Amino acid sequence: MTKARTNFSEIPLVDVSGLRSSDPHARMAAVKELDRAARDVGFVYIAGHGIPKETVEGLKQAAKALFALPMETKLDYYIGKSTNHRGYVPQGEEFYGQGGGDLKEAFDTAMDLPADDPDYLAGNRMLGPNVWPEEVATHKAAVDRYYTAALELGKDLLRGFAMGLGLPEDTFVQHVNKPTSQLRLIHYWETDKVTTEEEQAKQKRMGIGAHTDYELFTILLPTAPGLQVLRNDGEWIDAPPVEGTFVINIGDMLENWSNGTYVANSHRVDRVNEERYSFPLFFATDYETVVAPLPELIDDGTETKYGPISAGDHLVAQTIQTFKYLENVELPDGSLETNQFGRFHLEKKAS
Ligand SMILES: O=C(O)CCC(=O)C(=O)O
Ligand SMILES: [Fe+2]
Repeated sequence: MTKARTNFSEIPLVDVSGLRSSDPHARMAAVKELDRAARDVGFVYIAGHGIPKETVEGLKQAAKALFALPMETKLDYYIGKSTNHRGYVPQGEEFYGQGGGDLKEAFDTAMDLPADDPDYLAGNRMLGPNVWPEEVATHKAAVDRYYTAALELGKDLLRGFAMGLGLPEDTFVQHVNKPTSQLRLIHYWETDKVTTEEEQAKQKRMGIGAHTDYELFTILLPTAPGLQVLRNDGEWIDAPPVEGTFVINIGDMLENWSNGTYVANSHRVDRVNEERYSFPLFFATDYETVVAPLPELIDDGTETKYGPISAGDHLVAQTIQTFKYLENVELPDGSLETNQFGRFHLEKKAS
């Protein structure tokens, strides 16, 4: 299988409305374009996604109101108080391979399971109820509505990726029943307004350091420029917001499942010169799904570079290695270190 990726100069844009069409030709046309972008770039803007503007605006407004709360209030919802990774992530909590931590604050939500969910009761680190800040009246409704819509969009995309890889359309989506998909609300400060005593050190830091995402793919909604994507030759390409679109990027699990046909591209957010919010929905499988390269995607006589991975344990392992509040928690058996996919993986193979 050819895995060569082009040295793209910009991120492609695909209208995915055809994925919901009853006309097989329209569907296949959208699949082909999506597949091409996933193979060549690992990043793609999607238009025609079907998520109403009000749903998007509702989420932005709720996030703005949330991050505008006093720090003391936000810390009432500190993620370290949750047993299933929900709540407020202050600046300095999360590290992507850089000294002082990312220049951002975030609020982590995911599928809002009931308090008697058996996985939650059994102590699963990723499954269970959300934390809802009471101070923002619209928060729960806005997050619920966006999460539900994005999850449906994600399933359409996942069927499309399966078809693009020449597989039955439900190959992947059958593993998405109680997924560990998180929706993060992120707030990046305008760098000039960073006025703590560590200011000097902070000026050298990133909004979010270079990484790949841990799940199948991410549906990202950004409000301002800052996102950059790594090209094969080591150049960083800007991926500014395009009105009415989402940015989709392939994650570790789809790289693995597709035997590297799709690549989890490394990305980062530089320091930003205007206030920025972004909302990644990390589209994942069920916790217990074991992901390994599909035999159909391994050429005869070649060996795969990827091993089987528990999708849920991978997410937990990566989270433990990047969140301060989890630093004394033991890693699941067989955990990978951070940055083992995408370009990081290609570089390892080459060396
Ligand atoms: O804020 C962004 O645009 C990207 C965020 C991101 O890469 C992440 O949270 O994984
Ligand atoms: Fe990311």
